[in-house]
Amino acid sequence: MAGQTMVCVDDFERFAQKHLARNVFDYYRSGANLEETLKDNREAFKRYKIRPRVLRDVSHRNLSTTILGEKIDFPICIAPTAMQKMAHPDGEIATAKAAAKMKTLMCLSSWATCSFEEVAEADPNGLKWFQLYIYKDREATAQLVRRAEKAGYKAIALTVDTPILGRRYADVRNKFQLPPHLSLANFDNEDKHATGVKSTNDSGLAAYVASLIDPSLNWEHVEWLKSITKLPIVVKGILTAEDALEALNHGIAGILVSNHGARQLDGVPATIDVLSEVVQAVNGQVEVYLDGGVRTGTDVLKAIALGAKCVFLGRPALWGLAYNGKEGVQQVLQIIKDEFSLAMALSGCCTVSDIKPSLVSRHSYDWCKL
Ligand SMILES: Cc1cc2nc3c(=O)[nH]c(=O)nc-3n(C[C@H](O)[C@H](O)[C@H](O)COP(=O)(O)O)c2cc1C
Ligand SMILES: CCCCCCC(=O)C(=O)O
Repeated sequence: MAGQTMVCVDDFERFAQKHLARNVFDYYRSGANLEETLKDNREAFKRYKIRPRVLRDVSHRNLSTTILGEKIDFPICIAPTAMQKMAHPDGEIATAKAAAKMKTLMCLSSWATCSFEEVAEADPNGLKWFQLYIYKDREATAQLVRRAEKAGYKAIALTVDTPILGRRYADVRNKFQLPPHLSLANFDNEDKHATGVKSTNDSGLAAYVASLIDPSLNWEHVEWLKSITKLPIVVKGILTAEDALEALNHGIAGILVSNHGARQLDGVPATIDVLSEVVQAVNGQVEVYLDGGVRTGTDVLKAIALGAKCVFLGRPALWGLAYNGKEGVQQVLQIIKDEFSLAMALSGCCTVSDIKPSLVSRHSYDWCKL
């Protein structure tokens, strides 16, 4: 770990590949099926070109913004990713501390290996959301929401793209299971919800999801969720204007354009390619965010220009965690923040609101190959 100069997010991924157990790295890295969408989440950013403005005096820049009314120092947040103690023994506590130190938001997964309360106590001033999966056991689900509220989480991100688990070949080949010394910490120790990701002849995740997660997930669940919490609800996993409008009809507070890091339905578009469609449909009524393939400051600039209020990082935080726990996550955030600041300067933007749609243009795939 120490001694290497880490320059960009890919350096952290290479480190993780070398140092994490194979089945853990594979689980974190993989996408669904042939990983067409996984590749495209990255490739698509290259199809957007920046149209920089010059002679704008960029000597002072302010990267800060707000998310659901809360101030953050820069528009880059941490997406929920499951089972972070496989990357580092401090797990989600380290990620939360890093996000708080950098004055940005972390979203905690339903499948965290540290509990709500531990994560909230790690840095009580840190801004946190809770990501929810709807379990067949409705009372167990409601209990998660109540604990998140009590522990001070500011919103619920309801993941809507996962009624059934996508097919991830590596996890099937590795017969993925959560190492036995770990459990899903938001459930009681002996509870099947805590310990269910175990060895089967297939992916242990797929078996867990099939037995415990509600595959009937639909808009009535959103209504039910609204009936049990006063927290704002963000729907995570919207890719079309139609579903964005449906979400507005159900009174949600925000939309996270996401294809789950390309881990669910292979063949869906890259998120950056559908962002404008969703932003136009929503027409400013609620905030729209994006995740999927964001690895550099120019990716952030492009997403903001196309209408995202903030972006979220999934795998990059895991690579930082694997590198050096809290410090590693902080380093990853700092690198992308600095790249974003540089991209703002070199494109003539001093504030986040200066980043307008006219700052990017989309080029065809053929053009990109030239
Ligand atoms: C290893 C891993 C675990 C994930 N776990 C969750 C999860 O528990 N809940 C969820 O809503 N999304 C989960 N996601 C999806 C992320 O929240 C996010 O949508 C995605 O990682 C963004 O893409 P990126 O990794 O390219 O940044 C997970 C993604 C990865 C890579
Ligand atoms: C209901 C699906 C649970 C998947 C949990 C982890 C995850 O989101 C991922 O691996 O991706």
